[in-house]
Amino acid sequence: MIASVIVDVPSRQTDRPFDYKVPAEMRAWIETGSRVGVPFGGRVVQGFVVAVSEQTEMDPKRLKAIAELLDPTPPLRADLIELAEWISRKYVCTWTAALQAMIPGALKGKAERSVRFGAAALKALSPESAPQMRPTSGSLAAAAHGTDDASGSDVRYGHEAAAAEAGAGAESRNRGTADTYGAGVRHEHEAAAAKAVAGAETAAGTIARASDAAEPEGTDAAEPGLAAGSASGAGASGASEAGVSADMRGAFAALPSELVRELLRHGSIRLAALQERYPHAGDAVKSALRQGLLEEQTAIRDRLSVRKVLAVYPPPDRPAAEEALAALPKRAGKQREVLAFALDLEEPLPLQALLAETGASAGSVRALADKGMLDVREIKQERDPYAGREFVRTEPLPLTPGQQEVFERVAAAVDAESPQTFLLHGVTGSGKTEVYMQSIQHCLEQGKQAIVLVPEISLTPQMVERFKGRFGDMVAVLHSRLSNGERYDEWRKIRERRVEVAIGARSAVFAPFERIGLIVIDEEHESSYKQEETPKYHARDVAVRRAKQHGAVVVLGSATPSLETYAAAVRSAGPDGRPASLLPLPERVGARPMPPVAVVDMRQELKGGNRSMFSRALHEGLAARLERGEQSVLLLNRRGYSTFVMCRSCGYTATCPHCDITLTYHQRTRALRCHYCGHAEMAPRLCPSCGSEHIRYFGAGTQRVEEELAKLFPGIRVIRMDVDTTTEKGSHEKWLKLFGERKADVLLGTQMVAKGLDFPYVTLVGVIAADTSLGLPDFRAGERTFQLLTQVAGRAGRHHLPGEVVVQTYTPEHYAIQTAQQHDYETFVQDELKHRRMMGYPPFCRLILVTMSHEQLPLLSSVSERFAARLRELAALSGVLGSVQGPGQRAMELLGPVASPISRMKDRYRFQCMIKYRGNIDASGLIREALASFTEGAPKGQVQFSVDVDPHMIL
Ligand SMILES: Nc1ncnc2c1ncn2[C@@H]1O[C@H](COP(=O)(O)OP(=O)(O)OP(=O)(O)O)[C@@H](O)[C@H]1O
Ligand SMILES: [Zn+2]
Ligand SMILES: [Zn+2]
Repeated sequence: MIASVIVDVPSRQTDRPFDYKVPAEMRAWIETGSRVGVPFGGRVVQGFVVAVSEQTEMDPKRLKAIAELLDPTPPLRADLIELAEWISRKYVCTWTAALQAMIPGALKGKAERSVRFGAAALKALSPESAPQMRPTSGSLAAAAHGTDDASGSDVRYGHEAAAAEAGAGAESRNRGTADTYGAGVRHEHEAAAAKAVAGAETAAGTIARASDAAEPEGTDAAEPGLAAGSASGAGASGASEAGVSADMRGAFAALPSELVRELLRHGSIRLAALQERYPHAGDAVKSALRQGLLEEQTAIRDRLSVRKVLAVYPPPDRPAAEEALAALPKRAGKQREVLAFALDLEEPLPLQALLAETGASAGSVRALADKGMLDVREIKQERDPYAGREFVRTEPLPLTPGQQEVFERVAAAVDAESPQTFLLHGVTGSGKTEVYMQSIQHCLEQGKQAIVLVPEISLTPQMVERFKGRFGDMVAVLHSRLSNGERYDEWRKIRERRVEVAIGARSAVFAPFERIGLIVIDEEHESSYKQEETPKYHARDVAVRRAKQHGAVVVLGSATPSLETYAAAVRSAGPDGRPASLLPLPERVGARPMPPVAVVDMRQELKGGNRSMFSRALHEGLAARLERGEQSVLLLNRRGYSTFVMCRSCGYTATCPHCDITLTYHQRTRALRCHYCGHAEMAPRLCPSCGSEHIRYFGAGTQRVEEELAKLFPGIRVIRMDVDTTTEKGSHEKWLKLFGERKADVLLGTQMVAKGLDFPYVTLVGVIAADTSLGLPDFRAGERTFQLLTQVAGRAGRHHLPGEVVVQTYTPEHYAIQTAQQHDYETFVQDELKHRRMMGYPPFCRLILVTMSHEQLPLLSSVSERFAARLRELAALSGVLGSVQGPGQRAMELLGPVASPISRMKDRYRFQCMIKYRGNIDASGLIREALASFTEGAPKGQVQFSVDVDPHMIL
């Protein structure tokens, strides 16, 4: 059997499957998706099996064998392996980069060095073992010896496996899998291993006692059955003391006995742990290594183990324990209580829980354990980040007619099992979440699983609460603030089918479910769905692809869909001419009105003598809320903060004459630059439009707003949510809970206060400065501003109390602000589309950004010119080179190379090319082809290329 493996070496040159032999005893275990350790370039590296077959194009004799299997159950599934390949093609990254993005951090193995008993030592442990103990495969000895071409299943635990097998009388097949796994396999042989260890410990003494006459080369190294004689328990006395030299004996005596015991029990110990726990044993270990008593090995280790906690076990010997209890002196009251409690235990109880129940101190437990009356050991424990949290159970609400229609269409599509993507375009407060939940319910009833993606889940605790409330333990939550271990536990719940719903940020799209029926992407327009690091995928596009694999439905929900999504949905005209995939929810639940939006021109405020950051309207609004005991949300839009120049008198901002993009201010050179085409000019001292001196960087911090509020409204209770106040884990939840309990009058914050909040007493929403996001050097600036204003406005008046919104701006005439004021998405889209068509931006074409970097400017400049020329040449050969705004269905053009907006980073200069294309063109493929001639055989210190397909940030 041959396995094709993608090795975890992130380079384009090795970005293809390599074939390996599958050792006989691994055959039943290896499948597509298995994680293995393989010899590669003189090391053992981690890899994923992407295919298995009986054939190879290589010379089978020259193939190396897989060194180890890392998980009893493959962490990935065949569909994810295929999806990773698709990602690597579309986003021009390596296959391994895509695979790595799919597994939790805890599984990202690192090659690690560890030590264990060497072959000679093992021989000494089981010399001339009984022939009936011979393992069937004959390979375990080789595995135990860790030879490079070992066909053993598990190099690390070879010794343990051998011992265990021998202990079990060679009757049970076991894998000797890493004990870092909670899975059942290790379980099976644990008992056997324990038996073996007991025997081996006795046998270990024989090394120490071994006579000087010992001959290390006495027996054939490959002779199987090592450890068998001794480990079987009966063997200790029968063990011959041959095979041990005096040096080895000395080396053994020098090892700390704790370490010996640990090695016998676990097979090996990581170098890092060894150094930490036995800091003084360095010389002893080194000499043991020299003597061959110990040997080093390289293996892939998982970054973390299943969390272990101390637990109290029911007393193994009940009558003895009862006797001991009776014998305990009266004054040892707490000890008596603990022991009595332990006698009632059916299963191990975490120590913490026992202490909490009995009120005893750890000292009392310790005293009992020391006397041998209590058994305290480590057990594996699952971390549940939501443990101890009560979620109010909710029942499905009767749907409004609008919701019902949407639900029925989604449910029918789920039943049809043919992949389909819907855009659920529902205004804020229209009850989208309820529709998601009932659609998921339907999906579960069909025996299928569902994934819910939310932007930055830690920012949307209310969403998690609602799903936990409806689906309880059926939900796994995967968010960025979980520790590696917590996320791993949640992920295992999915892998092991203990949950049916996964809710999380973008990477939850890779939740390893078997049968997906529905993928919901809430607030689909959010830019956090685009990953900014390699692989630079967009979760929306990946979701659509994954749904195709599963015959599943994708529901993209938003009050302000991205233009790309909206344009695609509108194009999908059904038989009646209505867009087939557009599901509108144009009204709020209960026909509550959208809140009126007042747009305040801050230029007028300045003219009128108001230099405060609050307009009179906002000031009055806040005062009225305080009086009535209602609440306000204040948004300080900090995106693009202080990077652009604006005139406070007339609202002028500097834009590029060629690109219609706001110019970015570079403090060092005092220049204004265009990120797209490289245009540069000096920053003006006076406003070119009105001559005013009030031209300056834009922005104010939340802290300043908070101070100002305290000054204007003494005693006002403000909750400030920004990066400074929310770094602590769980802090969002804490602030929002306080606000929900009406313990504050104002919730002040950055973007994070705009999303998904549903508080009945919020009746005023204020936007301190709407323009900051308009000033971004980004063709999506208008779209982002419209989205943000609409979202935050949607927080007001969602329940019985009517709401009101005040938007402060220096450019009230901007169409994004005008249309947001009217809650008029349609008009905004028409205006924005006109603009995009004129400038040649998405959705009229697609973009790919190629960034190149190097320490030397001249080299970078010439390489990037050559790259651009090569790509143009390839485009011309395919007959697609031309302006995307010109005639014809297919066109591809290339802008640049120009210096990147951040022109130097970590001492490397950066250049970029912007590729625009339209029509059915494999642009990613052309770029990959162009790149091939630059990376192959390039010398060290080569120019680095980074490709961003459908970029969201042009930096
Ligand atoms: N069918 C229904 N009957 C009664 N109340 C409902 C119904 N559907 C939703 N609601 C309530 O209406 C409010 C708004 O609904 P929800 O939060 O689901 O809207 P949304 O469209 O997801 O909002 P947003 O996009 O603004 O976050 C919630 O308090 C919700 O409980
Ligand atoms: Zn001006
Ligand atoms: Zn420009």
